[in-house]
Amino acid sequence: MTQFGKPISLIHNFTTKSGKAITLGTGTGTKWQWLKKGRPEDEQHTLHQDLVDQLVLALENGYNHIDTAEVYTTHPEVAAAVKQSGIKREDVFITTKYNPGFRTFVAASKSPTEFIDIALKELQTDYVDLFLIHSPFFGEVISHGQTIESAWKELIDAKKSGKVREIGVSNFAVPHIEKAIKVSESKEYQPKVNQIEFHPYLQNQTKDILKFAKENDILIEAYGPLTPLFRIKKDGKEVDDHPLKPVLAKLSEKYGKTDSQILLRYTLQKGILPITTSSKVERIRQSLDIYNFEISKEDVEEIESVGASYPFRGFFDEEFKDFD
Ligand SMILES: NC(=O)C1=CN([C@@H]2O[C@H](COP(=O)(O)OP(=O)(O)OC[C@H]3O[C@@H](n4cnc5c(N)ncnc54)[C@H](OP(=O)(O)O)[C@@H]3O)[C@@H](O)[C@H]2O)C=CC1
Ligand SMILES: O=C1Nc2ccccc2C1=O
Repeated sequence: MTQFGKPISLIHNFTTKSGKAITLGTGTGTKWQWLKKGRPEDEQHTLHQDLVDQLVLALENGYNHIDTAEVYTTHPEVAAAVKQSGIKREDVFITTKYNPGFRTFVAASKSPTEFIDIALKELQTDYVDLFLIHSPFFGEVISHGQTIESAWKELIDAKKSGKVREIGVSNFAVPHIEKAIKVSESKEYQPKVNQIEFHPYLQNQTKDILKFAKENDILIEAYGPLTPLFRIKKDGKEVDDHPLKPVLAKLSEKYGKTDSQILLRYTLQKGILPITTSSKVERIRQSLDIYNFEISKEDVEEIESVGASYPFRGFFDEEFKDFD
């Protein structure tokens, strides 16, 4: 199957330690992080069994890529799920993220170096596959005076030590990535991934970010890829009649796929790796069943032009207010 001539499997060359190409990622943030934080203090450290079960379901149904983060407090669930699934650690790709400290979140570890040691213990492993800085929004106090440059140097050290296999960033705009690149001693130590919000209603989280990523061999991972299906709000109110709805309905019918499969396949065809999640086995299976069809160039163009007519940002709207 091709992406207009290029095999879709070649949009990235990330593999598990055992050498298997990684699938879409399954997330442990969004609703899970709030559920955990909403618990009484004495229960906050007990496992969220629903999440463990959901991750096991995802692993059993073909996912080999799990996304977690310091702020989600979901490392223990990830560890339990990998163990319970019986799948070997080296066959699973685990991403975690250092919290630089910003409005919505709990205090960060003192430094990425301190964080990675805590993460390895909580994840019950001696390496993570991908280590990201969660955002460029460093709260001076919360993140103990760290900057993009100081944090990036520590990610480089973590890679050199073998505690992490690859390093990257999340929610970074071009000027932020340039700061990390500036303190990278060689291409090997530059950001390899930028995980950002991406869907037809937000085709560039920040100015020129897709173009820059392509030029610098940075894989874009998309969080919120299904946003048009359920997250659209205007003036604080949920909106159900946005312009992509009829387009997705038409394309679902044409390709014999669900609207979520159309959105995930569209994301892949843009050369972007989706991070998605579902608690429902049918949806988990459907989300991986997107390699046996191709959305035509004209239909991709329609998704994009209709999407661009209705800009919507689901995450970090405050922080990105001053960006164009
Ligand atoms: N780096 C960052 O700053 C961020 C990272 N993330 C990461 O990305 C992960 C995924 O993000 P998220 O926004 O949840 O991803 P998605 O856009 O894929 O949304 C997932 C949600 O969609 C629902 N869903 C799945 N299929 C359908 C369908 N066919 N119709 C309607 N709803 C559907 C699921 O509900 P159900 O269970 O009912 O199927 C689930 O709640 C997070 O868990 C986190 O790991 C997320 C946000 C920010
Ligand atoms: O998973 C996430 N859900 C979020 C909601 C708001 C800001 C960041 C995030 C995440 O990383």
